[in-house]
Amino acid sequence: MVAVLAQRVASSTPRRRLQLAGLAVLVLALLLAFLYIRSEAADPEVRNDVMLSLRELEKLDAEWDANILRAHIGRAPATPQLTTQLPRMRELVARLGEAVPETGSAPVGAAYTQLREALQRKEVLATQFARHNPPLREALTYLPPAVADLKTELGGIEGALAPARLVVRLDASLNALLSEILRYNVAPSPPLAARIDETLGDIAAQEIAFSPAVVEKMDAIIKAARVILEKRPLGNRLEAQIAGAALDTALDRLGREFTRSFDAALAVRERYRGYLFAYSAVLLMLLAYAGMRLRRSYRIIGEVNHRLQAANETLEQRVAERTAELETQSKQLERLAQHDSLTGLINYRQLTRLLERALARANRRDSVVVIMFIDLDGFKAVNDTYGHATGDLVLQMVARRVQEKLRAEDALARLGGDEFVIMLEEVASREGALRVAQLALDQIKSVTEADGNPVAISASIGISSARGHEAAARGSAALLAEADKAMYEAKQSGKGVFVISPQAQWPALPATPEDGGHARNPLE
Ligand SMILES: Nc1nc2c(ncn2[C@@H]2O[C@H](COP(=O)(O)OP(=O)(O)OP(=O)(O)O)[C@@H](O)[C@H]2O)c(=O)[nH]1
Repeated sequence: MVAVLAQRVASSTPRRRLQLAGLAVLVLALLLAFLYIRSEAADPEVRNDVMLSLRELEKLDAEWDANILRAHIGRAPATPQLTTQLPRMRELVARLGEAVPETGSAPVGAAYTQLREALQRKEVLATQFARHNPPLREALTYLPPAVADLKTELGGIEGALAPARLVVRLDASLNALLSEILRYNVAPSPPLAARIDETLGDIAAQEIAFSPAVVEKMDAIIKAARVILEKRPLGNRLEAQIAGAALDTALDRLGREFTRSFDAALAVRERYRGYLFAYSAVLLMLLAYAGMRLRRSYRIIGEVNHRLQAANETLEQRVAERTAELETQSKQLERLAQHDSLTGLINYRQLTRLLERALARANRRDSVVVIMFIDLDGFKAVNDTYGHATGDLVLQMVARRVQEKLRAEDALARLGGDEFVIMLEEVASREGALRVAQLALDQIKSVTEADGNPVAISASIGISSARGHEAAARGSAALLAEADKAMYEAKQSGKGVFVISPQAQWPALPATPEDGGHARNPLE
């Protein structure tokens, strides 16, 4: 079951997993709260309060019974205390009633109902008893001294005046009455009542023999005895009913039920405390497990981060290396795109680009740009005689030697084969430019040996030039075509010379003698 649950959790989405975790925490918290509440159970103060109330009720009930007993035997005060305990008893019973729902026990509820009903019953009976008891008490307290008093009187002058036989008989009747009344008071019964009635009749029959004062006393005694005769049975009945109300029994029962309920609640509380302890231990283990998992996760995350960082650094390094490589390759490609691989000179494409810029500058500054188209003479023979490699070497030597004689801002390009182009900017004079052409011729002719082989080459050079806005208007292609055409004429005229294009333009002012017409040319 747990394995299936764990599998389901593992295969669920992170959001679902979060929901399940929240639900689990909620269930655990609810269970904890439930166990905590059950382990609290009843408040011990309630138990103490109940027990104190019960003890006080028992005490008050005993006092009440004692007062009833005192009233029964005629020892009670003139106003007997037969209902004085009631207000406090009602209060205590009400307080017990408040504790009943807290126990949640049906037997406690039933015992409490029984107590309340017993108290009500006893209250009604005690009230009747209180109303009924005073004349009885009065008769009971009156009779014995009255009989004694009469007997004393009979022993005196009254006894001497009356016939002795009657005096003795009255004395005996009085003795019998007192004895019978006392017995009747304890245990009234119809035969005893009949006998007392007889005795009273006997006493009354003797009244004629005595003085009016004695007769009055005899009447009073007879009246008191009759009150006792009449009231005693009802009083005893009421007392029996009061005892039958069984308030003490109800109190006992309620005390037992309360104790049983509290003990049961205590046992439940102890049981749930045990559960709570065990559950807390399980929770602690869960927490420890979760903590371990969390620590493990953090460690794994740390390791992954570390590896990622290392991989990132490696990647960055590789990217940097690759970028540098690409930059180098790109520069090489750019160089290849702009340069001739054999001689290292710029190629046709780069030449035209530089020429366009030079023409634009010439337009702005009204300066002169010169193009010299060079085609080697006799180069094919080198190739044919010594091979292509030697021809290459010758081309490289030509390039280097001519380049050495040019200014940094001048350009030398190889167009392909044995064709080269010189571009001069800011040319100050025609003569200066021609001297550059002558120098180039001389440099080329100076290549007389290559790879240990004798070489005889020269060059035909066609020269074109343009000035100012005219230069920009004609453009690079026209300038190159004019120079090419002039070179062709140089070839036609016998090679080894330079020819100036008829369209060539030169600086407006003649060059000063100091600068020789090509003031900024290092070749001068
Ligand atoms: N070694 C070498 N030879 C090349 C290269 N490019 C072209 N050539 C050769 O250069 C020669 C050029 O021919 P030409 O200009 O007719 O030869 P030339 O002897 O100078 O003749 P003219 O120009 O008429 O004076 C050809 O034989 C091409 O094969 C190269 O890169 N290296």
